[in-house]
Amino acid sequence: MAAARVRCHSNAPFTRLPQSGHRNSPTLPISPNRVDFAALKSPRKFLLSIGDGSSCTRRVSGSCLKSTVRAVLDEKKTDAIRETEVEEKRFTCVMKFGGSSVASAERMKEVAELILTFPEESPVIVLSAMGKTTNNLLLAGEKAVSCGVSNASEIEELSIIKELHLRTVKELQIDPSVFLSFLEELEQLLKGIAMMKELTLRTRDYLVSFGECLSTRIFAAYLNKIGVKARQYDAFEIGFITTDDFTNGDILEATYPAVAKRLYDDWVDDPAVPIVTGFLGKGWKTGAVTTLGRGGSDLTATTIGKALGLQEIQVWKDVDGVLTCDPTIYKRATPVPFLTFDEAAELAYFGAQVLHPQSMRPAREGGIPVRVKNSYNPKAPGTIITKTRDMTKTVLTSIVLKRNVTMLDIASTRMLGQVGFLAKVFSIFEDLEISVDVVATSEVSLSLTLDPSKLWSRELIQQELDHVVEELEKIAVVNLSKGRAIISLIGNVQHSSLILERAFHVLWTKGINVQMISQGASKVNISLIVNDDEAEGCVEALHKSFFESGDLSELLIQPRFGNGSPVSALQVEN
Ligand SMILES: Nc1ncnc2c1ncn2[C@@H]1O[C@H](COP(=O)(O)OP(=O)(O)O)[C@@H](O)[C@H]1O
Ligand SMILES: N[C@@H](CC(=O)OP(=O)(O)O)C(=O)O
Repeated sequence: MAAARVRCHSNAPFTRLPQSGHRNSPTLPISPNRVDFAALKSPRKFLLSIGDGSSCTRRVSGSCLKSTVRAVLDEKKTDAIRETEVEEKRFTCVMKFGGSSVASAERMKEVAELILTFPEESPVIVLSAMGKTTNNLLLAGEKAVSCGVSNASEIEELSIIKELHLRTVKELQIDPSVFLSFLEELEQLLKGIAMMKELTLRTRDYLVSFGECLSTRIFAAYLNKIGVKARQYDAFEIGFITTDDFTNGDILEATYPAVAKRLYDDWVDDPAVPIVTGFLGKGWKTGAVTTLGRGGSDLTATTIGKALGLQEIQVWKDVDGVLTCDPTIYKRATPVPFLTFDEAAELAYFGAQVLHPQSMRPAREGGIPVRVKNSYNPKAPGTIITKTRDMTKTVLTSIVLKRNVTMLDIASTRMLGQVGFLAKVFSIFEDLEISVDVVATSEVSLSLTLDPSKLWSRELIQQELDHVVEELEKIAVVNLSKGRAIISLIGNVQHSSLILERAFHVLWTKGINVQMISQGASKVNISLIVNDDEAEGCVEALHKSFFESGDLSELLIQPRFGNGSPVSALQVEN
């Protein structure tokens, strides 16, 4: 028998088609009898090149390799065979692109180019819906409830969605047929909502899923068109299993092995860049489409990162990383180069829209760094989020604002020493499934804020609040104040005295009364409650003082009191 040759081979999907799937790398003469079959892992794929120039690809496990090579030799009646191992190139990273990154055909082209600038990477791509599509779908659904079946086709937001996607498909010059059927289905769904005159949370999730289902199909078709082999996936079809909490599904553990198996098996079978819908899952009991909460594509990306044990998770946004505050509140916000998972989670939970509140969990569990980058400005270094970082010189990292918060002051009707008072109060919140954000307690009274995102619609807010107060008044005197805001100071709480000293000086200078203060157990967050209408001014003043008036870390080695007291040196710009 003639010698077979093993050729080292890289099958990176970034190599543009029409490459036949392999490069002409040097060949090593080797007899099939001398292949170390035991060392081969199952299943692998080999390209068998026959001496006459033809070739065939077979997926074989290590143990079948020998017989497959022999069978090919017999079949082809040739003794000149070269066996090329298709190298198992593992996925290296996940890249998530948010709605603003894929808002138009132009943006999709730029994202494709951006992906191609990393030829050394084998990424899994996660996409959100295009631009404002999710909001438009929700608005369309709400209008459908009351517009009547005959008017459902005329809903303005439906026209906006159709127009955007059809224009994008046209500009990218891809076949529109598959998208047309999706848009028709969407119209049918809106008619169904109009007929039923109701939009349940389950239907709402199904409705918004059209956004990600469309964007990923369009982008995958475009990549294939430009010669980058890509495969579209609906997350709810590949193992993203969630609780059945529609609009706010929680990823279940079974997701990780299922997603890893599906993506990896397909890759081994036929390598192609996976393009996965962000934000979506499948309820484990109902089997219906669920969503992971607004901004949930970040969580899709970190879940895939953990499932595949990737080297890095990248989330591409429209800002130069996580910034010192929301740039829409104060435009002189600057990027924060390093964050810990704890800081990022706290920042997200307390309202920084830049990251989904739950998204850090899989990354932290998998110990996978998360990089936040700007798709409009890829050269900017962005923010890298890791388990630990050098905090010795860190005082404050970022200032976060959460608006529209309701505050409750609850004082026990009994005087001192009432055992179990706090437990009773919290059991009421548990029974009513209302989430509490910030708490400050004493033995017989407490103040707390309620998470506004848990109170879905206007009508429900009032009903739920009335119910809470009614229940609490059985054991306490309750004072409810609406229109509050939480300002969270994310940083190194080891230096809490310095942070508080400075923050209170700033707020005192502005004549602001802080209504409640709480230092989180996470050791990275101090929260202050102020009136909503004063909050933006507070963030701006705090930002100027903490980030624009010299290096705060220098104060860490100065004497705290006497002539050198940092307070005496503070300046607040108004
Ligand atoms: N601390 C912060 N740093 C950066 N961006 C922030 C911050 N707080 C709020 N944002 C807002 O988050 C937006 C980016 O998040 P998002 O819109 O969810 O991105 P995408 O849709 O691209 O995933 C920014 O445009 C910015 O307005
Ligand atoms: N499209 C969904 C999910 C998402 O993550 O979007 P984005 O990445 O644009 O925040 C939303 O608007 O909530």
